[in-house]
Amino acid sequence: MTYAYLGPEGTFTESAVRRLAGGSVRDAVPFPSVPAAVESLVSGRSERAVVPLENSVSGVVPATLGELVTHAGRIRIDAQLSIGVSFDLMAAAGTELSDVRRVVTHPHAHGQCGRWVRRHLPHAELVTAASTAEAARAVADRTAPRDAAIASSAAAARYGLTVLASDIGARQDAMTRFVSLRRSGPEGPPTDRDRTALLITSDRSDPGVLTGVLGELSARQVSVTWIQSWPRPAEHGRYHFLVEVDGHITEGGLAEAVVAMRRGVDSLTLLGSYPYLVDHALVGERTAA
Ligand SMILES: O=C(O)C(=O)C[C@]1(C(=O)O)C=C[C@@H](O)C=C1
Repeated sequence: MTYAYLGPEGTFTESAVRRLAGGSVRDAVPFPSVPAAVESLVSGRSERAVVPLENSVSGVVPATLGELVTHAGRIRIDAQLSIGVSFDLMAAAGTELSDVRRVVTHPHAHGQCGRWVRRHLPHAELVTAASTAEAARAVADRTAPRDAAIASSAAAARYGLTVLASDIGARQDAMTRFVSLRRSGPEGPPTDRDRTALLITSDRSDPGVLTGVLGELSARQVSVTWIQSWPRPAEHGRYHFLVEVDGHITEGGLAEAVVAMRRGVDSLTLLGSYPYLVDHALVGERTAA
């Protein structure tokens, strides 16, 4: 199986690829952004794209939501994996904590480590990078003695940086959900832990369209696990809704609800029925061990 993922090597996304693929990664190719990884999938150069969807502290990853909306109908989620994330502060050998003037990382990692940085490096400039590993790579390349990156311990090892402080995130139980995407085609068979994602678009302005649609789910005992909205650029004030529910699309209650929901909206696109997997091992601790 060939995988495209948010790189470079050493991102949390790369850990997700390894865990999702087990031993079967033939080729895992890092890309500099979520859209670039998804483009590789859509154009047929990769069989899967693995990208972050949501962090339990910093929230949704907008780039991934945007790609799901843009490519709805062409791509499907084929697995979702939640993994524990743990962040270290790292710099070139010889840099002391008191030397650090700039802290570089992904916006979600800034969100999770902000309290620690404000307390220990209150005057540091905060610089964003496309991923945590990209921050580590940039700090290693520049060898600027006053720069530090926030990334996983795996990234510190990969880019030869020294860890100045470990596990600096606000919550030790922080988790990020990643999605594995494939091109559209028949859904895999049900497992005992499936979720289904639907994209709903409606131009009807009568009140209660969304409530009505969700009512079809609750009437059949289908639990909603996640709802997101995404603006429609050509229609100000109107939105797509991504609704994720428990269960597989072939299961009685959900299959019936979807038929009923279609009647109430202009378009309902299946974004996938997929196993939802949770791995509580902290990436940083695991790779350090
Ligand atoms: O930068 C990485 O290492 C990523 O895999 C991306 C990402 C994210 O998008 O939230 C994943 C987990 C962490 O919360 C920080 C960054």
